[in-house]
Amino acid sequence: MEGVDHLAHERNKSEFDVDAMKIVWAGSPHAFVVSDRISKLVASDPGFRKDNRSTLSRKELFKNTLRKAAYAWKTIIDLHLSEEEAAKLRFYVDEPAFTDVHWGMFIPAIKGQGTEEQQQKWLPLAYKMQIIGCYAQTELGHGSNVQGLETTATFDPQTDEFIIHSPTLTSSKWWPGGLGKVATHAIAYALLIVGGREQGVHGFIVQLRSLEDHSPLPGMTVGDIGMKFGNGAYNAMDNGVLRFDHVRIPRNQMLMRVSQVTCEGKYKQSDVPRQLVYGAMLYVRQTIVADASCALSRAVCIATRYSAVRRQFGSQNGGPETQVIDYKTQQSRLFPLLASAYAFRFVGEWLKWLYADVTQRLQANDFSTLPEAHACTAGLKSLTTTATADGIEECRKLCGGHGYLCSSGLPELFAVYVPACTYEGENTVLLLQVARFLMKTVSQLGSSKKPVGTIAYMTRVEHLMQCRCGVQRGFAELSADLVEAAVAHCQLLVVSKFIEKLQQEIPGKGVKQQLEVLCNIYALFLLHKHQGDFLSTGCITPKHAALANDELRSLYSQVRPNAIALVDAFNYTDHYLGSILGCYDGNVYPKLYEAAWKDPLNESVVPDGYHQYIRPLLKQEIRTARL
Ligand SMILES: CCCCCCCC/C=C\CCCCCC(=O)SCCNC(=O)CCNC(=O)[C@H](O)C(C)(C)COP(=O)(O)OP(=O)(O)OC[C@H]1O[C@@H](n2cnc3c(N)ncnc32)[C@H](O)[C@@H]1OP(=O)(O)O
Ligand SMILES: Cc1cc2nc3c(=O)[nH]c(=O)nc-3n(C[C@H](O)[C@H](O)[C@H](O)COP(=O)(O)OP(=O)(O)OC[C@H]3O[C@@H](n4cnc5c(N)ncnc54)[C@H](O)[C@@H]3O)c2cc1C
Repeated sequence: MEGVDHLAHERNKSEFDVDAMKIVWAGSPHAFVVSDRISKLVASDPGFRKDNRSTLSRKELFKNTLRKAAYAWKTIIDLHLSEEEAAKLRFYVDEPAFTDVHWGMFIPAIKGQGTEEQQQKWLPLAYKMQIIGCYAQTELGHGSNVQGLETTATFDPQTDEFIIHSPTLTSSKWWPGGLGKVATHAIAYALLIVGGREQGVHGFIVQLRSLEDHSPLPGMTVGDIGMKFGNGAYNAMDNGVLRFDHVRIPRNQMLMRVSQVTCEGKYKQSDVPRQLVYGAMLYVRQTIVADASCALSRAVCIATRYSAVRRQFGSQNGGPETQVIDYKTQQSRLFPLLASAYAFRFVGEWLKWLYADVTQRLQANDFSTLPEAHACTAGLKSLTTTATADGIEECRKLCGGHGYLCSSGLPELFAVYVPACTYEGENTVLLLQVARFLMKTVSQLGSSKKPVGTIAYMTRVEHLMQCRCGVQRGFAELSADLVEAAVAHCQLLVVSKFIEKLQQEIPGKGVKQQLEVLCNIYALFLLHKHQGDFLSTGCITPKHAALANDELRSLYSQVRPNAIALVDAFNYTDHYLGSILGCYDGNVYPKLYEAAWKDPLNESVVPDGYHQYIRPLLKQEIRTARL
């Protein structure tokens, strides 16, 4: 029945203060208040409805996304929302759209690679959305290999301009979000050519469309690249294709914080690492780790609540069947994902601090922690997105057949999430960057440069020193193994940041104890999953492995009575979850049944096509082909 909490008996089992855990998950009391208020504002406004998305055509979906983006912007202005509240509103609207790239990439790129003057000119326009930006780096022929990009930016000293050109088909910009139909401007990455000399890839602000009638400017061929994976919400994003035909832009539209071109045509590399050109990617990768904890927690919330509702087998003397959450197999699949959601939340908090710290240091021209920041953002982005994509699929499977319904929310969550393993750095390519960082650390062992920070533990691997010779040859040959070492390094990071979180003051009855259980589940699940490596390297004995397994089972039993409360702590509205299986009151079956009849296919009892195709079949009116 409506209004009845079918999960009340589960919530009554909780052994900790859920409201206190909500604050831990949100990050602070202030963050909780903002998040709670904005999520309820979005959930209560019919202008942000999203339950009809799966019935829309791509053009209807896209137009509806534009409407929502405009409505969200009007809401932000009308309610005088702060930047923090506006970001939360965009998050809870939960629709991939051009605004994600405008706010998440275009603006950070100008802030990180633009001069003060360029920031003063372009940021006010972007903040007021008087221009809409995209991040046009990837091309048809190159995405991972940024230095392989073919778009050219040739300086013309006669006119003090750059000529932006797409010399080959493979140099066509391809994939940038927002580019296809909406963006008026791009940060376009191109191979800089000055005085006939190539100077590597740099960023340029290029206007793409008229601010009067939105028509593409002369020399621009631009459009959408077409439908993407599934018919999920990511098709609301106009990932685009763009070709430049000798487009001229003023010299002051090259982002010149990292390097400059003078009006005389002199190329000047300032004394900052050229990698600052990649700065926007560092920023986005750290936000993607926080996104992973959100996406995984959504899937785990749905699967946990449904696992407590679903009963299958196990009836004793006509009594109720067993809740599937009580099966040890269900627990061994679900609870490590619950622990991972919390683990990624805390490592994401730390990574946000690391990024802020390195940004502050860069402003003082201190580049000492940039390599570590790159390795951490690259590695954790790779690790958390792979685990989250796999985790969302596992949560679908944990929900049996109903997990495959769009009304479960899981197919769309999966379809929208999985490109995170590819965009902002393909996950294996990024792990190779971590491996390169680790091997560089090994090569420096024994020197005066001692490993510090997240690699301090490597002082204990002096014995690796003998493999210093032939590092380059070894690297390529052993890259698959080195990628595994990179994953292990990142897993150590996640576990150590969870442990550091537990060393902080954490208020609330039973809250720290619950987090300790989840931390131990995360760590022991990894040990169990990779016990072959731990055993073969002598790090543990078979007895240790057996003890870990026993302890895991015990830990699952400790989580079981608190599982519903632990996912309630995410404080997600039913609107944001978008899932009948994960609805707060657990009243699943009536909602599933009711939702079925809303499908357009049920608008008529006799389906379109019956009289044309089925009736002739049934009435043998179709001449059977001679066999
Ligand atoms: C439901 C959930 C929410 C859903 C939300 C939906 C909406 C989402 C909307 C938007 C999000 C999607 C946005 C996606 C945007 C994009 O994809 S933008 C394009 C991203 N592209 C990439 O990431 C390209 C990856 N490739 C690279 O980064 C580089 O090519 C490379 C690092 C792989 C290689 O760089 P290269 O210049 O060739 O140099 P190397 O020789 O490898 O390295 C040279 C040294 O530079 C160091 N380094 C490399 N990168 C960085 C960096 N970023 N920062 C600092 N340092 C860096 C590297 O370690 C080397 O140092 P050493 O010489 O000391 O070893
Ligand atoms: C949904 C989505 C949104 C996107 N949005 C944007 C955007 O807004 N702006 C933008 O500029 N780009 C965007 N991209 C593009 C994205 O950044 C690239 O697709 C991504 O960087 C991967 O590059 P690639 O496609 O060239 O993959 P590739 O590098 O071609 O990967 C193919 C395979 O090659 C392997 N590989 C590549 N190099 C190596 C190597 N050195 N060693 C070993 N293996 C290797 C990879 O591991 C992978 O298995 C988006 C992509 C998607 C899917």
